[in-house]
Amino acid sequence: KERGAAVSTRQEVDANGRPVSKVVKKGVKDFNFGRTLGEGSYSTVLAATDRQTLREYAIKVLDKRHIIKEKKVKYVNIEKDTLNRLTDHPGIVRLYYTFQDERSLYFVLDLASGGELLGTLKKMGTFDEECTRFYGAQILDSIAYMHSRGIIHRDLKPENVLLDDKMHTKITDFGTAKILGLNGGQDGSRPAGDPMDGAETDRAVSFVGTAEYVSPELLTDKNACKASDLWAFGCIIYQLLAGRPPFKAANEYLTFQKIVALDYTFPDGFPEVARDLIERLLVLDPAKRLPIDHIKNHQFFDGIIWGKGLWKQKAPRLRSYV
Ligand SMILES: C[C@@H](Nc1nc2c(c3cc(-c4cn[nH]c4)ccc13)C(=O)N=C/C2=C\CC1CC1)C(C)(C)C
Repeated sequence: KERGAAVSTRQEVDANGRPVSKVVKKGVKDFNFGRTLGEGSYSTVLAATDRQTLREYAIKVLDKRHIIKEKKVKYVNIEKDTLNRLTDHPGIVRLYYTFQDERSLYFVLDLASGGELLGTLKKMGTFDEECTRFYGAQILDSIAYMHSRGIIHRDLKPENVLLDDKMHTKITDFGTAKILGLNGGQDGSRPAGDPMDGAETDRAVSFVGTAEYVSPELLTDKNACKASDLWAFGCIIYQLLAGRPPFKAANEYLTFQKIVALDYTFPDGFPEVARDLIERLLVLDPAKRLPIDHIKNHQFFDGIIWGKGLWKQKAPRLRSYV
């Protein structure tokens, strides 16, 4: 995708009459808005077509008054800063640029026309090992990229993993991400790859992710760290193969109790190799969770070509685990 694909240039002449092309940011009137793709807590994501280039985008629309009233300006800025740091990976939804009018803010983003992975999983019931291996590898590759850019997602779940037109994954929804090295977060003072990198030191953490995927450290001592994303990753791999998340109870409180007690079981027939990997990720102590490089080398991912090759290959035909 050429850089700045969604901005236009206008030919003008400068003071000396020399022709100059002026970069003009697009606005609402440059797009045909289509259907609603998803509703966030403070935003709506719509499909939109650039009227000049006919390219399709997803545009996230945020109501300014609502954001200010609900004191969510910080989250909007974190999402924008995060997306602006994560522009160079096929597995992350890309933000092209933003504009605003008197009422709203607009984020012009990649359209992931395959929708949410959760929707596909619900249709399939479960994924077989080959599909789980492929989608798990793409999600892990994207987590590795995020962490290398000092970003902790903190709310990874199948709803936030989108699928594009090639059925490849695109991670989204960074409003609750943590940017390391800013406002008291660890500024990489820990050795590279340290899973505890980003552990907030006794800061009042107001955010907790989605109950089923929240890590125990976030519940007990409010510490989110890079390894928290790997806990969520373990929950996602389990859910792809089992058709349900490992920790699910009648309400959030009971779900939290199961998490901190590591109270989960594998269904009969659950694949042994996947079970071994998940048991090394769903570990209460974040420092003892398998770090990303060891996960990549785990037998479950035997046969995966890590790196660019992973994103060039055809997605496997979706099959259920029976
Ligand atoms: C998880 C998210 N849902 C969604 N967020 C995005 C979509 C998206 C697309 C479909 C879809 C496409 N075809 N059929 C369904 C369904 C849900 C989507 C997209 O294409 N591009 C960027 C998105 C989000 C960008 C955001 C980081 C700023 C919530 C529910 C929060 C709105």
